Amino acid sequence: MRDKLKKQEQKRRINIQETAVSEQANLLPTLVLGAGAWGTALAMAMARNGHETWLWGRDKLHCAEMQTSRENAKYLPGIAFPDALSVVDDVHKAIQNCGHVLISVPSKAFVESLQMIKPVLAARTPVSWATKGLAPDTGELLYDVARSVLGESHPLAVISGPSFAAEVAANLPTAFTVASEDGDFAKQLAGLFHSPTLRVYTTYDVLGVQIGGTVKNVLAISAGISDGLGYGANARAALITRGMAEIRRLAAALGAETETLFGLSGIGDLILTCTDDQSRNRQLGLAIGRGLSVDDAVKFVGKTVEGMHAAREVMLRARQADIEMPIVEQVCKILFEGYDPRESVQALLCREQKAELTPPVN
Ligand SMILES: NC(=O)C1=CN([C@@H]2O[C@H](COP(=O)(O)OP(=O)(O)OC[C@H]3O[C@@H](n4cnc5c(N)ncnc54)[C@H](OP(=O)(O)O)[C@@H]3O)[C@@H](O)[C@H]2O)C=CC1
Ligand SMILES: O=C(CO)COP(=O)(O)O
Repeated sequence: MRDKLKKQEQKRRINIQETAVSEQANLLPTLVLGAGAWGTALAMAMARNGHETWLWGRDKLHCAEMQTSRENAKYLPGIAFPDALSVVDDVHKAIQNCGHVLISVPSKAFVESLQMIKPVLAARTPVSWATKGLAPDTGELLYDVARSVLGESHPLAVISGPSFAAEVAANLPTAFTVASEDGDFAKQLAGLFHSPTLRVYTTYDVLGVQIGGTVKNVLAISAGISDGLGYGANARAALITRGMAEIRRLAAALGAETETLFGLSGIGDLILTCTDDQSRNRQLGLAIGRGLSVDDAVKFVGKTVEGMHAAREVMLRARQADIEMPIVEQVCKILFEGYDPRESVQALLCREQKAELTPPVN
């Protein structure tokens, strides 16, 4: 009985602390690290809701230009910053004084960003990120990377879902997901964005949300390649559907909730990125399918293409989990082993005949 009461008291204290963190997140400004397309669009969305938001970019000249023009002409030209958005130059001071840090840099710069904030970040300040990908080389999930760099005391959250930066910045209707093991923080963070044009859902399944957001970028490259080759709508639909089966297999092997994959951060983002030409991953695939070499296609797109980085790491995780991901495997062969895209499609089509569903065994 005493133990039970002690546990209840501990739980009550944790809840009080969490409420204090969450209130802090609401009252104090959010610092967004990464003044690219997505960091800026998310900063604008919070600031439009009246939440004081600080935006920091690594390029001093770019920041000075944004301060003067009150827009991010490099990534989101022609969309004026809301009043509650300021561009900051002293990142260390901003880290110390903010109520929440949101990281929005490419996955290759994720660890670097955590290492930058760690020495200055106040205890228990929540950290979220909108980066989609895995840690380079190791294939670790960014959540695990963040935990190992920052330790246990900071509430963490992942932002993901079908959301092109330009459309969010233009205030077009959008829905995405915030995932955190800390339910209070997930709610608070969702509340910073939620508006009549932006619906933000919460979940605890950080694993499923990260897997969906990572693998869909590799699959968008495959859909782009197929469309670039002129293979048509049937082939695209097949790639999306069988790609979804690959996401499900990896997610199940790593312990994610299947339900998550049918949500915004799973099928939602997969459809968006595989079908719309705003996707930089799809653009890369289109360029390759139309005949450019991988190097020339990368130069042609000239922007962040996360699937290019994630493909190898996803394959590594698939091998470790002993599961098949044939589409991801062919994308890797095209990107890194010089395979002809037509041969890769043939290799996919010539795989042994399979059942989509087998009857349950009684
Ligand atoms: N754009 C979108 O619609 C969406 C993007 N995402 C994800 O968000 C992440 C960021 O993408 P996005 O904003 O589009 O990319 P962009 O290419 O538009 O911007 C990347 C930003 O990160 C900065 N950056 C790059 N390397 C570093 C570094 N080492 N340290 C600090 N900053 C760095 C860049 O600075 P500089 O300008 O100086 O190069 C730039 O400001 C990606 O993981 C992407 O998948 C998720 C959902 C939607
Ligand atoms: O993740 C995105 C939309 O949800 C952006 O996709 P791209 O990185 O392919 O442009």
